[in-house]
Amino acid sequence: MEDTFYKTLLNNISAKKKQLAILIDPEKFTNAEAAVFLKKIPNETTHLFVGGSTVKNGRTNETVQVLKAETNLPIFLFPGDYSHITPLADALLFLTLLSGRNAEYLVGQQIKAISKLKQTALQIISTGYILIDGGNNSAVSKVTKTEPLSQQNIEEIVHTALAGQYMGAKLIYLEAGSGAKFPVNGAIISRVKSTISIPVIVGGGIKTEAQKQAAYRAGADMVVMGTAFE
Ligand SMILES: CC(C)=CCC/C(C)=C/CC/C(C)=C/CC/C(C)=C/COP(=O)(O)OP(=O)(O)O
Ligand SMILES: O=P(O)(O)OC[C@@H](O)CO
Ligand SMILES: [Mg+2]
Repeated sequence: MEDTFYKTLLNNISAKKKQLAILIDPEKFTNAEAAVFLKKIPNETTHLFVGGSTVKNGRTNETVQVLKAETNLPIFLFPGDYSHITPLADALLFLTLLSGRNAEYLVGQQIKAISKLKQTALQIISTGYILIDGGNNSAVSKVTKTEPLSQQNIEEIVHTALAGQYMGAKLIYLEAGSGAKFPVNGAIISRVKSTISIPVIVGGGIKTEAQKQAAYRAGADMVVMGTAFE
């Protein structure tokens, strides 16, 4: 399978180019405003992520279709459920929720996704997804019926990330939850980054330029911002 989008991501890291993904939640996105939306996101945006925990039938497909007509930015699916998969995107973050112990989100959803993937050319990127406490009850926690890891327990987070790498993940995503009160702290990001050898994505509760820069300085290879642009 082709993996040009993953290779570009690695090349950007080698070139010390920090990456910024803007998350678009189809539930909060108005099709008619796509062009306006794309004008107000930062110039340094490298990726669009499309996803949400509770997106209804067909909305993801429609959103990707509208965005594709307006931009050449790569579109990565960031699905809360296998039913969100659409062939119109470029790549799929093939998530497994490593912080939880709900088998449905560790492996069940992934198996259900396969019949849909057979009909697509999506580039599949195995992603160890780690939900970390961001100070409020996240939609991911509600939907998956799992608890986030505490920011106090850095060792558990680091071990979870390395286990993900050893299990074959190509990316680790440290997630504080959309709209988190506080993002994943820099100490966690830097410990994870210095322990693993795959790229680190950080998202959840990053609203300001200062918070974004702090995540990069700590070692995030890619920052995800959603709520700040909704
Ligand atoms: C089919 C595959 C490979 C994966 C889908 C199933 C899995 C394992 C999902 C992981 C857990 C999950 C529910 C992730 C959702 C991630 C996401 C898109 C979060 C965006 O934020 P929202 O959860 O929409 O928050 P708001 O409700 O605040 O908008
Ligand atoms: O909406 P925000 O808080 O920016 O979070 C982005 C993303 O990491 C959520 O899954
Ligand atoms: Mg959302």
